[in-house]
Amino acid sequence: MTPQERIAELTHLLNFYNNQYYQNSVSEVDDFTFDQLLAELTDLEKQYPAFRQPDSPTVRVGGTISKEFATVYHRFPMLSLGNTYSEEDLVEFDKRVQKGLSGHEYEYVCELKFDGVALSMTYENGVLVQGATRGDGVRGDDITNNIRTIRTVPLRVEGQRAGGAGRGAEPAAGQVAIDFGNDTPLPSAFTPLPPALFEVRGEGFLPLAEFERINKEREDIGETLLANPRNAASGTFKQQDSSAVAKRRLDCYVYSFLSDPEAFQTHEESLIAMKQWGFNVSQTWQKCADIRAVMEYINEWEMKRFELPLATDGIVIKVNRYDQQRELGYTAKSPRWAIAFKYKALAASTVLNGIRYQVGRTGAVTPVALLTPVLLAGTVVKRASLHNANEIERLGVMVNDTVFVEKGGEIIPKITGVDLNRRTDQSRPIVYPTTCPACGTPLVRKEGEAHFYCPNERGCPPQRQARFEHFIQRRAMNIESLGEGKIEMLIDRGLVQTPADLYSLTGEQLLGLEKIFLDEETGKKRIVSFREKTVDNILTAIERSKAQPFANVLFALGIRYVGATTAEKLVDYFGSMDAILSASLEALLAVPDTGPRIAESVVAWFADEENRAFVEQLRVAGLQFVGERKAVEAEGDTLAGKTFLYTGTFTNFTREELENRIAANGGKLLSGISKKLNYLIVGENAGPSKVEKAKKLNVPMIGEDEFLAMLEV
Ligand SMILES: NC(=O)c1ccc[n+]([C@@H]2O[C@H](COP(=O)([O-])OP(=O)(O)OC[C@H]3O[C@@H](n4cnc5c(N)ncnc54)[C@H](O)[C@@H]3O)[C@@H](O)[C@H]2O)c1
Ligand SMILES: [Zn+2]
Repeated sequence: MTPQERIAELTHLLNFYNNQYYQNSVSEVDDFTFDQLLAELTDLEKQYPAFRQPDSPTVRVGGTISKEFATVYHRFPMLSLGNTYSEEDLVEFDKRVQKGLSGHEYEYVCELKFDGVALSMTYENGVLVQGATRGDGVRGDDITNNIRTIRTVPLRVEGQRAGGAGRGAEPAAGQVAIDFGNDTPLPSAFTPLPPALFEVRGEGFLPLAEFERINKEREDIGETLLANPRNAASGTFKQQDSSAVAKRRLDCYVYSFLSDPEAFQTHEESLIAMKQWGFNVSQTWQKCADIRAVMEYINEWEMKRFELPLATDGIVIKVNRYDQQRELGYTAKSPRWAIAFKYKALAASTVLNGIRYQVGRTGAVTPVALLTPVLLAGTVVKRASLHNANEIERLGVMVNDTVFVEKGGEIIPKITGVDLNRRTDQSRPIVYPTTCPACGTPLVRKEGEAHFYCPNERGCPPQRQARFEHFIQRRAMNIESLGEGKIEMLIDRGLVQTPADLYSLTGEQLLGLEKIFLDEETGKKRIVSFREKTVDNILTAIERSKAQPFANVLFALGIRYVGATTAEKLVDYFGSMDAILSASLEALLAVPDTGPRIAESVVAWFADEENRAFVEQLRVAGLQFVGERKAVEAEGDTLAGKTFLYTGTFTNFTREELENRIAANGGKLLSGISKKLNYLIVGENAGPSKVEKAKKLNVPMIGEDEFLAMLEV
């Protein structure tokens, strides 16, 4: 291949990776590979400048803007950072800085490089007025509403002097407050009040604990897992519905302050002031007198960074003084006064001793690699995830192979490759089971899915147990006192077949039950026994669970793809179990955010006779089968004597709000189309059969605007 061809090829490839990464939040290759290819292209372009393509990724910020959001122009361009993986390059960088500043003294500030999404927040008179993505560096997406959901981003900033933690300084939910003691006192030279117009930049991220929580939930309802926290954060910020964004508790560390004129003389001052004004500034930064101190910082954080509540992939080194930053200036793509040092992903090599196949609640079989214990990033690793059969094939890994394990942005390490030089004749191919490791039923693979499934939903022991665990969890029926081996015992003794049987348990049945569990790993024994107090607690919790809201009940049923949020939406829309269990595919598709996958799964679930019997048993037990409706306050009587029905979705209100407006204004809601119906309110994605029937019966059809106009009379 000629250099010209290689340049064209790399340009094309890297632009594709950039597009996947920034637009679709997908990493086609790992960052190290991407950075190596980019470095290769940069070198080639330097040697053959004439062959550089007009759309070269070496001179442009990787992202773009999207159609779904309004476009905003950045007051100050949002650039990328030069990066390197080598200490020699850092020394080179330092030499360039030294030369650029003609031998004057300078200092650096080092920060962790947070692995998330760059955000810009603009404040006017202390109020957050705009939040945006980096986009192509000049223009970004206006995601103000999504950024407003981040609890640590202050919506209003007031000048504060001492100790001003403000609400921004509190750690986010699930986040460990690690304070590395960087509360340098505020230099007295500058004003304690923020300027009338300023911009703060930071990294929006999904805390690791939150990432794990979401993935656990997704696994529970059979959703594919989020690949890593950075791509998950990126995907979340791109969502249109900010209430969905709010459910994923994103966080943001800020690292840059911009105003005209400048409010500070150094970067250090800005970090201290932002913290005092209530912004979430990670207290991991440090001022470094020279490049040697920078190297120490790098070494110090190589391991310690894994104690942080978020994924980091390196450190950022910045020249501290603003006037010196100005002097050094910018390239088209990045500042010359800063550089990112990236840690190579931490890897270790060890032997793969075997595979354990785990069966999840939805029957998905996942292979887990059993490893000879090895130390990685300060923890002993004995297991690694292998995801699915495709992944095993892709890696070409065999049992007894020496494999590389890496710890990236997730907590469970993964196998990234095989050390073929160390393969011996002991290596045996991995034979993926064709029958369920737990119950022996032949496994099936649905088209287009990576997982094999055990279809024996009711008889397969781990599936059955997981079904109970799903049912008793806090977000479902909240009978968690039944956890930790108790359910297992009840199933073993034949006391319960399905979770509905919990409601007929008696104290006599439970009292005195006992079982000894052996922990395979530690060899420790644990005795689980039902004493009087335990039995009391359990029976009370079961009784109390009957008051759990209907949305919890619907979620507890364990319908594939129906997570807690989807359950809430279905309940808001349909209001009752009876409405949902008889809902057609078409009706389900009209529910906001409900696609064919969810709708089909719901229909299929309720079509199953055993499931119906299960639901009826729960009904008899007295569980909540009707959604709570907020009491409606009367608004007027403009609709008095008129009857309504609606179909589809609306822009001005949810279906529940529409129903409330009808009731609040004296109207009456009918349950079907008949001659008695005065108006059919037609929204988007209206059910064609309803529209058809209304036409036949000559029922007037109105849009939501006409409906709103009726209220105004
Ligand atoms: N795997 C892939 O397919 C793929 C594709 C495209 C890009 N990438 C990765 O993304 C990188 C390019 O992204 P980039 O242009 O955003 O550059 P970058 O991520 O290397 O550096 C710039 C960004 O760092 C972030 N940052 C984190 N902590 C910071 C701090 N303390 N101070 C300042 N900034 C901080 C900011 O968001 C800033 O925009 C590539 O080098 C590659 O590693 C990967
Ligand atoms: Zn099975």
